[in-house]
Amino acid sequence: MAAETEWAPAEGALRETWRLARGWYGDAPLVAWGLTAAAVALTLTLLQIALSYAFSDWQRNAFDALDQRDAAAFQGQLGWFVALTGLSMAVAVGRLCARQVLGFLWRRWLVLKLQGAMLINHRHYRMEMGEGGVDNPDQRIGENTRWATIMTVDLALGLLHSVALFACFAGLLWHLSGTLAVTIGGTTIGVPGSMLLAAALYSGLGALVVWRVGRAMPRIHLDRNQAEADHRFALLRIREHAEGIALIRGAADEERGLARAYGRVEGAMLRLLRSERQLMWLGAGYMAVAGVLPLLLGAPRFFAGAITLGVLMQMTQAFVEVTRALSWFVENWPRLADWRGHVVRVVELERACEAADGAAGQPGIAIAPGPALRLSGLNLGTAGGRALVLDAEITLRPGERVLVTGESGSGKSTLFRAIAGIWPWGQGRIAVPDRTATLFMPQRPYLPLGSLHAALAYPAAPDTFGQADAAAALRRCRLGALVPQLDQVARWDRVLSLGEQQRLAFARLLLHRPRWVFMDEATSALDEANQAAMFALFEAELAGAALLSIGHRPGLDRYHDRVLALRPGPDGARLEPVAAAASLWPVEAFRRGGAWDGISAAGRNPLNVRRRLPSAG
Ligand SMILES: Nc1ncnc2c1ncn2[C@@H]1O[C@H](COP(=O)(O)OP(=O)(O)OP(=O)(O)O)[C@@H](O)[C@H]1O
Repeated sequence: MAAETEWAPAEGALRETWRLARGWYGDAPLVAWGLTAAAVALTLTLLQIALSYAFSDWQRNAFDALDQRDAAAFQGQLGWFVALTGLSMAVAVGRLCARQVLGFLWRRWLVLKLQGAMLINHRHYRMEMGEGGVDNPDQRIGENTRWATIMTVDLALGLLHSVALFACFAGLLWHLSGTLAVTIGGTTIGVPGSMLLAAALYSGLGALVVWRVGRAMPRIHLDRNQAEADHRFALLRIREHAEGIALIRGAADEERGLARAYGRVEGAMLRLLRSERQLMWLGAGYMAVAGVLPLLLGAPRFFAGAITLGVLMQMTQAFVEVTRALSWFVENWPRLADWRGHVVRVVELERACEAADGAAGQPGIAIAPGPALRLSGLNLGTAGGRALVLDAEITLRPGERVLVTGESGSGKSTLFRAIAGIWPWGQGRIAVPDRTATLFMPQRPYLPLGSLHAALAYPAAPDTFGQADAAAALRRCRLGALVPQLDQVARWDRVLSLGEQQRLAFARLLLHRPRWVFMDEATSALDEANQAAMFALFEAELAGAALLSIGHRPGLDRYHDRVLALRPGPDGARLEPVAAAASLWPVEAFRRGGAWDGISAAGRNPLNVRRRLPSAG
């Protein structure tokens, strides 16, 4: 459980809120400033002030009419009341409308901006992989933005309304207070505006007490937010890994994990509820006393005949309004605490997105366009600083096929990620060929939600490729049975076996026809015959495409011109050219040696395995 800390300086929260708002005011100044002006105008209109005054006068006249038992005058006041109420309702709805549109459009801008900021430069991936990422970005964008924007608008306009209310009633209360004669040590002095002074003192005292009692609330709201997001994430993980959990019979453990996650939500909620109850005691007593205090303070003047009942009631109403205006902080403290939690989480995400690009000025991996793939002096490490790959050098020319092997954990996939430009932790240079003619194939292909046709065309739009081409590509990759389902929408990542998904990725390759292909164990789930059929594509439709593949499966070398191996060392793995037999698993080397199935080394150059072995097809 996080330690309870006090409310950070308001100035910090305001600066963070301004950080969220300023981009919008810069990006869409007409809409943003226009709406703000409309909302402020409706909050502070002269009409609003005039209405409040009119209500105040109405109250005075109505009570005076009652006091004088003047039924006709009282009925006249009722007519006024209906008119004033109608006008007041129209102003309230107009103000709500401006506030809603302001919050709605600001939130839309913020959500779209954060989504873009998270996806640009592969930041979403780096934030997941590296250190310094933030928890649950989905909740921050999906939920925290809602409250960070709408509550900011509500609170800011509420504050403005309080300022207007104060401006409206402070003068009236000052005027109605008269001068209070106070005798101290035999000397009598006149205190003007005593009721206004009493309202200010009362409100100040209330704010101080509320702050003392509720100062842990912002921290609790932050904890609650995080605990709720973690609980939801735990539920989501169970959905995503339903099969793995079911197969290993992990339901009981998952249930305990969920109970623990919800326990943290409950813990934060209980602390919050306790604080809210304490504040409710205070709040209820505070407003009750605010309604009676002016009567008690004004009663001596009323009994002395210095003021009428109407004046006393008007003074009471003015006192309540001034107190309410000055009590904005007291009334809104729980919401302020909640609001700050949402703002902090959104700003944290914004900062993490920026930080994901890496510290400026740090030597990193320089990626530049080139006619071929060329790695020069490439060192790779983890985000935490552990060295993985040292001084890697590879040149992959057009049409060439190179296999990179190496023992598990030696850094092969990290090399693949660095070439793809998504792994920033390292130094050195990478010259990459035209990215638009390049396709990367990870072990588990990404299949988006949608139709099979859309999964095939991804990342291009589904209509980029015709139905006939998509069907032909499926058939070529031994997935003809799926052709009738091309338009079917399903969770294809769950419906298809991993081997089928890998063949789907090859069908995708056939549609996109890249000139540069990078694979990371992209055939690991295929049987020999299917693997051979997939690599045969590079002898037919994809002839001329360069291929850099990663894998340590026996027999892969026969589809490549050269084999490189990552050999682990104390400072990281080094990339070295190897003879074909040395790149294979012992059993395969044994087989290739001729002792097993009679396949003997046919070529002279031990590094050129593709020429030496017959291509599978
Ligand atoms: N985000 C990360 N944070 C910390 N360590 C990481 C991260 N990603 C990878 N590693 C570590 O880097 C090392 C190399 O990982 P990599 O996935 O590149 O290995 P590999 O050679 O592809 O292994 P395999 O053949 O088993 O797939 C591993 O020890 C792994 O634990």
